[in-house]
Amino acid sequence: MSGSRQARPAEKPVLEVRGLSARIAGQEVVHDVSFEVPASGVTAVLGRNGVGKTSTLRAILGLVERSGEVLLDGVRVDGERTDRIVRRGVGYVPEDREVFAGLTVAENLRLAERRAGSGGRAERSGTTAHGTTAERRELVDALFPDLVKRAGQRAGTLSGGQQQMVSLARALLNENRILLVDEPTKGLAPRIVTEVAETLATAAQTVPVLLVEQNLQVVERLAERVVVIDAGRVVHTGPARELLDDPELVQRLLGVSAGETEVAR
Ligand SMILES: Nc1ncnc2c1ncn2[C@@H]1O[C@H](COP(=O)(O)OP(=O)(O)OP(=O)(O)O)[C@@H](O)[C@H]1O
Repeated sequence: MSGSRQARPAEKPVLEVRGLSARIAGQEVVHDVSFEVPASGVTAVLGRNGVGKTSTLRAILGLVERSGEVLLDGVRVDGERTDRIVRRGVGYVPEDREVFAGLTVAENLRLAERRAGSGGRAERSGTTAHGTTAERRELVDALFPDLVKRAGQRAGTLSGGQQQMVSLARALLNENRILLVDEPTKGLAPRIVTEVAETLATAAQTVPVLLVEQNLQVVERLAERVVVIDAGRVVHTGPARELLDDPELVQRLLGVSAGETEVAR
């Protein structure tokens, strides 16, 4: 078919981060970080505990004090407020899931939908590169049948894995140019980790994902590319395969020995 991946114009990165630094409580925790996220697939951000992965995502969103450049589809957004960046199509699934515990699953999802017309150009026309609002809802229902069944259940009574699904579903209900997903498998049982990874793999076919992930099996399943951070700096970027096939490099960059699959959380 003419619409194959190769036929697309040369992929421009959806997100470019150039010389990004972030400060928290007066201390610089991300130093001069630069990397690109291609317009398809999953790019994983890896690194030991506390090296600045979450802060990098938060700096991209303008949630922490930052300097440097962030470009979305080639347009600088680092001077913009977080709400504006989000409306341009940067979806965020934070580490702590942030569901509204007292609301039902259906209410959580309804609240998350950015109103058509309040968003970017494509959103105003009602149809986007990732479908209409109705098509996105259909995708979410297909991806999360368990949430459809539990529509009336209060989100606070869901398991960790189910709450993660609510959080992902909320992000997928909106038109996004990119999803920033922070440690979606943290604290989940192995079987649920696999389930979340499979769901993300399907979601990533519709939207590029920048994923912070400590489980290297999940990285192997999902990511084409990796960005490794150490002490707030990028120390390695490249194909995921290249890193994962090199136990010595994995040990040196992530402190993970042969046979282990988790970077220290
Ligand atoms: N609210 C805060 N107040 C003070 N220091 C903070 C705060 N949030 C993060 N930091 C510090 O910033 C640094 C980077 O933290 P960050 O959470 O970005 O790392 P991380 O790589 O995502 O870690 P983890 O893998 O443990 O989630 C750490 O040294 C952390 O202690």
